[in-house]
Amino acid sequence: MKTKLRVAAVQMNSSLDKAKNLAEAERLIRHATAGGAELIVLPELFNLYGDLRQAAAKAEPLEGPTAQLLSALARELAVYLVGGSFAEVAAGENRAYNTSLTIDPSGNVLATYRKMHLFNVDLGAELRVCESDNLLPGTEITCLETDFAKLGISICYDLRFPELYREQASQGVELLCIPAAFTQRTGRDHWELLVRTRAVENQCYVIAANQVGEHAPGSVSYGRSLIVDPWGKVLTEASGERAEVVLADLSGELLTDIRRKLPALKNRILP
Ligand SMILES: NC(=O)CC(=O)C(=O)O
Repeated sequence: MKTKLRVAAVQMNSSLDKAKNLAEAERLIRHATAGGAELIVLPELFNLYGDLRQAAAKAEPLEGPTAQLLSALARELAVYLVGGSFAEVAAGENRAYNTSLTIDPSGNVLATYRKMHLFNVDLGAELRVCESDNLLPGTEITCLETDFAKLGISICYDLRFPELYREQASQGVELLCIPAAFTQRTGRDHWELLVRTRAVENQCYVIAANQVGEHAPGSVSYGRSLIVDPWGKVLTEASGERAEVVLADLSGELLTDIRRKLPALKNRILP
């Protein structure tokens, strides 16, 4: 991993208005680069959030307007973008993939990840979600090399499945990028706990960019986007109130030092 790297988590309050969400994403990406970010992570379904039926109905192809905007911004600003996610058209299906593109500073797509674990939960009147009604699961684990670190991409509910991250760590990942729309109801008890746990158990940096606030009636996200170091220390945390950008400086030396002094990844016995 590169010695020093400034990264950003973009927290958004996306709505059902796609044009407005794209304009807001652009504003926040420009703000992050003005702060010196070299890698920027957006939240899950940043271009339209609050009603999965509408998101699926307005799904885009891989080279659609959302991807084109991300690519143009990455090129113009010369940054790496983990472009949150958007609903991607799936041929012959009325459901969509929940897809994250990672784009390099030349505007090229380096990786495409489709959310593997779909959030199907019933917590009674407080929270009922069945993503499978409108979304299709992906099947591929995604790790990629960049100039500065090896990245692992995942999305939101994936956070609850440690085997995914253990596989990414086994493939040499150093920085976990996690776009999310973690709910208010579950987030207050589980968000920080899960993000920090994934960092500690895999000795990785984590950038977890969340949605925040009310998106549509009954759809509320927890916010508190986090950047965590491989010791599990929170380097920066956003509020639970508003759209904002948080920045942190990552150190390749710290990651190497932690892995050398406490070689838990090497000390594994079970497969
Ligand atoms: N929204 C999600 O995909 C996941 C979530 O909110 C949770 O796991 O809790």
